[in-house]
Amino acid sequence: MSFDALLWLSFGGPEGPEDVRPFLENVVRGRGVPPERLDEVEAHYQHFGGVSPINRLNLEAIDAVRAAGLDLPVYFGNRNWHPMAEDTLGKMTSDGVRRALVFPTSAYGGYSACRQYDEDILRARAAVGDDAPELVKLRQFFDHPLFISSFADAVRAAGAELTGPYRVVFTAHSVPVSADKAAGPPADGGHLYSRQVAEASRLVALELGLTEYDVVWQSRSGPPQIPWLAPDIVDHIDALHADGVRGVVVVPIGFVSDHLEVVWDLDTEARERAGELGMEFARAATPNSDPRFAELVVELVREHTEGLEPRKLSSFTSLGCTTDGAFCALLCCELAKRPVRS
Ligand SMILES: CC1=C(CCC(=O)O)c2cc3nc(cc4[nH]c(cc5[nH]c(cc1n2)c(C)c5CCC(=O)O)c(CCC(=O)O)c4C)C(CCC(=O)O)=C3C
Ligand SMILES: [Fe+2]
Repeated sequence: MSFDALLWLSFGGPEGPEDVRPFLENVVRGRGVPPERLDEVEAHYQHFGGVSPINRLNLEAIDAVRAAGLDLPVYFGNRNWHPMAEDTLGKMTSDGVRRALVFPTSAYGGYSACRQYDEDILRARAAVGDDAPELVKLRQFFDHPLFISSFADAVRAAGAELTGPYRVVFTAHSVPVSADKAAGPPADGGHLYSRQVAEASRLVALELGLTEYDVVWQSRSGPPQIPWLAPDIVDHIDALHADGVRGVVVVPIGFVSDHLEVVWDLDTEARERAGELGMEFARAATPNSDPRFAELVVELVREHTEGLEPRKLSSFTSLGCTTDGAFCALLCCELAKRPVRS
């Protein structure tokens, strides 16, 4: 069966100082994030004039995908900020789209990185009603050779900025330990998100011939008493320094673009900590700005429409390909009871 369009589905980010609070309220609705944490994160956004680079970066990536020869019209919609996925889907419907592929801007499984994009699809289709197009989401791509080689080259380039030896440290967005445990089909033993992050990091390290590297976490949210994946990147820089390491290359393997969690948590906080300790610091670029990322998207589309063999560097399953927001497998990435705030 053929498709009429591609929906580029992302997180969204504020475009000015007044957008920041309502954007954050959208992100954390019903998730038990304490107001103190929200104030802190609001300050990070306001530090950059209330503008996240994420929307601009998505539009640039979409232009690159068009230039790479995708023969479908591309639409852009977000979970948390304008253009909202439901508004975009309304436009697609009135343009006559009946069946669309969806590219989610996340390479991994897990609730936040995969299942929540299915929930966005469910919400958008419900908002549009009976005429909503069928939406088929593309698979997870954490071990795609174009994703891995893009990061490997970015690590080489970042390393070349430093004068001495350095440690390579991969980082991804932390999630609650309970969410990671629930990631993937229950029969597979859970922890799909952290296992895929570890695997992508291993594949990049392998391409670089590295024997030593670390995988750590960043951007922890939620109440302090709830355990999240650790160690945090900033604490880890302290630990490396105590071990005598004098240079670090930080690799945001968990993200596809240099959005605010990268430019604040890594380029600002982690870099500052390394500076205080007298360590050399460089941060590897994310794939968004690399032409291989556009190629990757075009390839995922062709893989699906032409039934090509998936290109994968690991034997891990790549789930996430769903129709109309269905679960990948029974209870895949279903969160245990979450603390709910009204
Ligand atoms: C796994 C994961 C990814 C990677 C997968 C993917 O890329 O989709 C990701 C991406 C992103 N996270 C982002 C921003 C935020 N995430 C938050 C909060 C949270 N993230 C979580 C997880 C993830 N998040 C979780 C478990 C929470 C707790 C609340 C909840 O359970 O939902 C909050 C609330 C404030 C706070 O940090 O407490 C903000 C502002 C931005 C946009 C940056 C920009 O604006 O440029 C992006 C791309
Ligand atoms: Fe997040």
